[in-house]
Amino acid sequence: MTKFKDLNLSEATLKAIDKMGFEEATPIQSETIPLGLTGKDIIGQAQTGTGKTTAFGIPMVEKIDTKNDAIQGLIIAPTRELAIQVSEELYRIGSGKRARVLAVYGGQDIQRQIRALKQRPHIIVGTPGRILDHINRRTLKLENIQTLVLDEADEMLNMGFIQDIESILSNVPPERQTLLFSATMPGPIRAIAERFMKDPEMIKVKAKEMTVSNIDQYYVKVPQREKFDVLARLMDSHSPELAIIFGRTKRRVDELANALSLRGYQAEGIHGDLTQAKRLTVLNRFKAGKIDVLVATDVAARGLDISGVTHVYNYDIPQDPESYVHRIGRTGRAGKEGMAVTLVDPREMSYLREVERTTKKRMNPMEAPSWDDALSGLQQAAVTELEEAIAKNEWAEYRAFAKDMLEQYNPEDLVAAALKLITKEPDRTPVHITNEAALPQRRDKFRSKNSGGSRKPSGSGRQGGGRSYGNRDRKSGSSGSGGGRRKYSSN
Ligand SMILES: Nc1ncnc2c1ncn2[C@@H]1O[C@H](COP(=O)(O)OP(=O)(O)OP(=O)(O)O)[C@@H](O)[C@H]1O
Ligand SMILES: [Mg+2]
Repeated sequence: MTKFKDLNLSEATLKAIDKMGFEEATPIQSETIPLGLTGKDIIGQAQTGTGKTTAFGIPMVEKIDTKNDAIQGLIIAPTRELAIQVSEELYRIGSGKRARVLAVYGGQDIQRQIRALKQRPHIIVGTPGRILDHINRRTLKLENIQTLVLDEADEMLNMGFIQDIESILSNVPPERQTLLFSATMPGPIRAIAERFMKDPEMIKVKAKEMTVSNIDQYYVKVPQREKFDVLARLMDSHSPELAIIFGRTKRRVDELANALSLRGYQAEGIHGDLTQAKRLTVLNRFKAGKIDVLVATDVAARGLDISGVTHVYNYDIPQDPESYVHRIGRTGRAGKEGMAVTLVDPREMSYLREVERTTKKRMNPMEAPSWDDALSGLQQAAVTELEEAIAKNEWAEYRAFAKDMLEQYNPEDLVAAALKLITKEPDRTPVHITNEAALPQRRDKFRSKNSGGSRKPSGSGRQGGGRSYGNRDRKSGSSGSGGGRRKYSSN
């Protein structure tokens, strides 16, 4: 294991890393940082939650000259939430050197961003649409960029984004260093990536499987009309601390969030049709534990780092294996344990097998829990709650009542009644979830070996990516981001 202090970093950066609480570098960090410091272009691939942000963040920050007021580093990320998160991490890494970092993303007041851009940031983290918007307004000058990062590079070079990325790249000096990172890098996308780079080095952290081993992966075979009850019973029997449920479409997400609330779960939905303010509020409420279930489209699948997410449920199997990898990677981060459960319609089993082929990891079949299983999960949760309350030792004022009651009743009856009161018993309130058509049968023989999905990346395309249900940054730019590129984006 490499210590950060053995990586030849400046005192200022070492101090910042120390403040972040990191001691040892993760494998992607110990491989990327020394090479990144030499100025080489890098394609970095490592599993979800293994610290890729710091891996590209340190070389970028180390190269910033804080005496120079020009923007020297640019990081592009596919979603607004991710841009904010990455900017916060860069701010922390750069705090020792006092590097100024600014996030620019759609849905936020552009005048406010223009004023912030005048404060001479050194590093910009943004979404493609809004970056382009600023370039076109000449409020963002990129001629002094030395380091450029595409976080979630495969997603950004996928059709639907490639033109925006190309336009941004044409405004950045060709001598720059380019760093591309993702947990997934399908071969054809990597080929596109290399067009934008100079003799890039591929750093792929060796791992047998594409997903991290500390996520237990299961699937439940269940027909669509039974999915919701099965989901509810799964959650009841697992008692997740924080759970993310992924749905295929925006309508699905709205319906699931409503249905879960009806049944008494603290759940809210997030997708691209919500205002930016609402998206951030929901996410912050989830991070703070004010809601414990986040229902999301793929807009929340990539890069988001929320501690305490113990469970990920795929209400529907994702269409691409890559999407699966990123979704379940919202749990099991930074060495923590996690559980991922995918509900799969029997007609869509071929997609599950394709996911397994890509990740090189088999999912374990799981039986749908019964109502009894759900009840015992909830009872266990009540016992835990009671135990935690005992440990808290804040019940002195209740003691006199306890004593009285113990004189009147048998202790077992007493505790059982109290537990029944605390237990949130399985709720069967009827709910409505619209049926959605099953995915088309896979036609494996027509597909290229590495693409891992039905999309065909190409440098030319306005013709729509044939996937992707979440909204990325479509609303952010008034220019340079024409609508209608994504087949399902109106869902
Ligand atoms: N060296 C380290 N030691 C301990 N924790 C770390 C270290 N580096 C990063 N982390 C923490 O690990 C978590 C995951 O990091 P990060 O979000 O960069 O992962 P990632 O590889 O980019 O994942 P994804 O593919 O999902 O984007 C973060 O909470 C981060 O603070
Ligand atoms: Mg990341």
